[in-house]
Amino acid sequence: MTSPLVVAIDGPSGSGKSSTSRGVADRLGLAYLDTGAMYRAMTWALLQRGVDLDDPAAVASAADAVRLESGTDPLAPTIHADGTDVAEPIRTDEVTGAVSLVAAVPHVRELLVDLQRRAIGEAPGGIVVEGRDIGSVVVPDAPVKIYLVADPAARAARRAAENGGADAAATEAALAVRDQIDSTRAASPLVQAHGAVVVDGTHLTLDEVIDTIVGIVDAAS
Ligand SMILES: Nc1ncnc2c1ncn2[C@@H]1O[C@H](COP(=O)(O)OP(=O)(O)O)[C@@H](O)[C@H]1O
Ligand SMILES: Nc1ccn([C@H]2C[C@H](O)[C@@H](COP(=O)(O)OP(=O)(O)O)O2)c(=O)n1
Repeated sequence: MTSPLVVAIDGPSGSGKSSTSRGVADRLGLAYLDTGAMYRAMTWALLQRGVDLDDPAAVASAADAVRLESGTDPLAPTIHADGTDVAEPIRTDEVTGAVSLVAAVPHVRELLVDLQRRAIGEAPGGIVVEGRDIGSVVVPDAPVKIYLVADPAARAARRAAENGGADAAATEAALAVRDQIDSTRAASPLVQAHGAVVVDGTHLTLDEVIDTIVGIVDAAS
């Protein structure tokens, strides 16, 4: 591989993309970009501005003024919106419940895909990028594409544990709603990209998933 290595990791919510991507980037000495955090940060900024998120035209016009910055160190990734560190507020239920609406607006996706491609261009040593449309839209020619999945019950149990033991059944129902919106929207729905390798992490530990993906990257190099 001559051009900088890009590893695209897509998959549904809670499949392990963030933890796995950080681990793979750390092991391989690559940068790391969490595109879900960018959609969340955009959602946070629009909520701060009081924009009606049910109005796609209002979302599209307000989005132009939002300034997002992503730090790509896999051991200490950062996300700022309009100069504010939003790493914590983007994980609230309010943002989580609203982000799919914002991510469905084509102009928001244009803005963020442009920022994502710029971040990839600024990582000459290579980068792991995770999201929903990385292998299908953002970097369709990425030399390594992974579609990371896990059973809905496993994903919900992990998310519930992460949220201090939240109710697993309610978490699974909320994940199902978000999966449905993310995979059926018109603009860049979640799909298994052409050429992506499916990795099912349901019965694997995090380290085993990282090992599997590092093995796929090594085989492609
Ligand atoms: N293979 C795995 N086994 C057990 N827990 C995992 C595994 N992969 C991820 N997790 C845990 O599941 C939760 C969700 O993972 P995360 O990486 O945030 O998923 P995503 O980015 O796909 O939403 C985290 O608490 C993470 O530590
Ligand atoms: N490239 C991306 C990344 C995320 N999104 C959407 C899909 C999700 O509903 C939100 C938040 O993504 P995020 O990866 O943070 O979600 P989870 O941590 O998996 O719950 O953004 C997207 O549409 N395209």
